[in-house]
Amino acid sequence: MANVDEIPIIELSGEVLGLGRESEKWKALIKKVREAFEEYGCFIVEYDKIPIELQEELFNATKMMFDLPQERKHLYKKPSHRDGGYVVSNPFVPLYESFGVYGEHEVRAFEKLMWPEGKPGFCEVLQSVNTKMLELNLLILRMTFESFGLGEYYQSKDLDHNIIGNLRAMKYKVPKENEQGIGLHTHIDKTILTILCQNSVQGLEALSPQGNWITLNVPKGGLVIIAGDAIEVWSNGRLKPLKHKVVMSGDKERYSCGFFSIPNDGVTIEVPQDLVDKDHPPLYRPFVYSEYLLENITNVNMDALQVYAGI
Ligand SMILES: O=C(O)CCC(=O)C(=O)O
Ligand SMILES: [Fe+2]
Repeated sequence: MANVDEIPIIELSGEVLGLGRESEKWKALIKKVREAFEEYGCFIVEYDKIPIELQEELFNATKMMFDLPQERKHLYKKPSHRDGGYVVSNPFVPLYESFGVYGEHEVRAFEKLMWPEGKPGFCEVLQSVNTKMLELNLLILRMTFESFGLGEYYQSKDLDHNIIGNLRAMKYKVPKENEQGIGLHTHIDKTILTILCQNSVQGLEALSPQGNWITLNVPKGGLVIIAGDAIEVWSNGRLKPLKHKVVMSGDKERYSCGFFSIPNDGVTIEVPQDLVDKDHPPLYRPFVYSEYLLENITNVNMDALQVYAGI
């Protein structure tokens, strides 16, 4: 097991959003982001626009969701072909339980279904986190593209307006004495990027591209940024999606919340021409991401993308 301190921590203040693209600070930051993705497939950010207080409000809201009676939770069905709805623990992941809620409309519908009498403040917290997570996601994605000299490509595809995200709240029970601590098995995310926040209970483990399992020690308020498989296509294989899992130990429940970004329905993704030359042939054919998800959402094989769109 590698040293827990290895995963880089990058400080991002809201001020970064306004930095000039030619400023030394911006250039240094995008270099850090690129290097972290290359070496670890993930990194931690400290971001003042999603402060600890907002994260605490989020965890209070998600606790209320999980504390609902079981029959009520089951009323919340998967809303579309995408990941979502209420997922109850099962023999494959006995400690895990989650709610995936999409977009503004759905948060309101969710509140109505779970608390017909209303739950003051609930929607506002989820909306606020959703909006800020999307903003952070777009910032990091733009930094990643710019680190490859693809700032114009990012603009030309209008990615700021072609990406959506799903907020998922997760709870992991404490394993019983004779039970294994697996919270989530090793997987990669079928996302562009995943942003995770967690309560104080650690458990996330990452497999670095060099093949070392690293136990993350996320500082309070820190957000974990994980490369999903769309990043591999857009970087023509220079960046890899992170293999990761959750392992539970100790005697406290773990709560985490993830923002999972994907291209909008119908958007085609492709290898940028600037990353293709005779030493780097294109590794993927262009494809509509939502169609890939439609066919593969329940596919747990880690070569799903390769099989679907690999050349
Ligand atoms: O709970 C976590 O920290 C990780 C969750 C995760 O990897 C996932 O939902 O894809
Ligand atoms: Fe994941």
